[in-house]
Amino acid sequence: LTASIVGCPFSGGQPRPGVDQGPIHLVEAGLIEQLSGLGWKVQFDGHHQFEEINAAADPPIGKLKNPRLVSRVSEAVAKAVGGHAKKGELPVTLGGDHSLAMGTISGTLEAYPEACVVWIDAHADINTVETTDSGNIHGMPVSFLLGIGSAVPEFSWVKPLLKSERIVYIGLRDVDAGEKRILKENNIKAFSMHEVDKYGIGKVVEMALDHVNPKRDRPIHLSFDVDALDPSVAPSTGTPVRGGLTFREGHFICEEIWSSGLLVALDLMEVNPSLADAASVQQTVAIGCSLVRSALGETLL
Ligand SMILES: N[C@@H](CC/C=C/[B-](O)(O)O)C(=O)O
Ligand SMILES: [Mn+2]
Ligand SMILES: [Mn+2]
Ligand SMILES: [Mn+2]
Repeated sequence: LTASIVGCPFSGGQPRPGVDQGPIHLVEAGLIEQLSGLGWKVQFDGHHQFEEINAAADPPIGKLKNPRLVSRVSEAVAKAVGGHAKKGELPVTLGGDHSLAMGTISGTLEAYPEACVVWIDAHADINTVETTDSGNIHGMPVSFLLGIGSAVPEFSWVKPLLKSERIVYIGLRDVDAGEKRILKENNIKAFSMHEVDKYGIGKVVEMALDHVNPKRDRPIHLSFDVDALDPSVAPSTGTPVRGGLTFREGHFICEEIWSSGLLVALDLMEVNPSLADAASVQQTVAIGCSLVRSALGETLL
């Protein structure tokens, strides 16, 4: 089994510097050796180099910030992830901000048209051109993947390959008004922290998979935004929100998805190693590595 590390030093989907350093810190913390230790053949041909576009050449489109840069980077990521997936490798994309998921999930769906998406996040990341307040495209990737909201020519490469019944959320607790409307209108299944409290993480993961993968016969793309975890657990991230998943709840999701035997692609996003003191950064990077290991088969016994 080959895991292909897709290191994406990219921060253009959001305003806080540093998240582009996430992949470097995860690899430097020994992630590759850790995965080899689990028996994986690990491919890593260096972090992607995304050349900048100077601001003058990339003015906002409506509210959208860095649109041409975000589009071009995600398109490159789609090709990389799709290429690895088509060769039967398991792409492990290290972010970088969550706008990259426009690329990773496009790549996965090219290779596995029947794949479903399990999105772990405090946020729904489903704002459209019409509903976004911030214009930060890391809050929008799911709308592009679904093909909802008015089209933006610069993003015409993104095909609406994702169906709303093939995505499920766990961990939501900071969803914009417009996003709440979109989730309802599109009947998108979402397990917020309320449901996690009410049913427990075990039942929530079971219900989530029952929704998107009832016969457990569909490939799974797991897109994990570390801000789904409580800030006390993963402090060094750009949009922290209190009342998140515990260390164990986060790991349980990864362990359970692995044990389904259906994982075909993983994103570990929004580790920003520049937002906290050294100990908190180290803690966040370490949990990032730990979640990847759990998603790739590390067990407690
Ligand atoms: N909903 C907010 C926050 C977006 C958060 C994105 B993240 O989940 O990728 O961190 C926005 O649209 O700006
Ligand atoms: Mn490869
Ligand atoms: Mn996100
Ligand atoms: Mn988030």
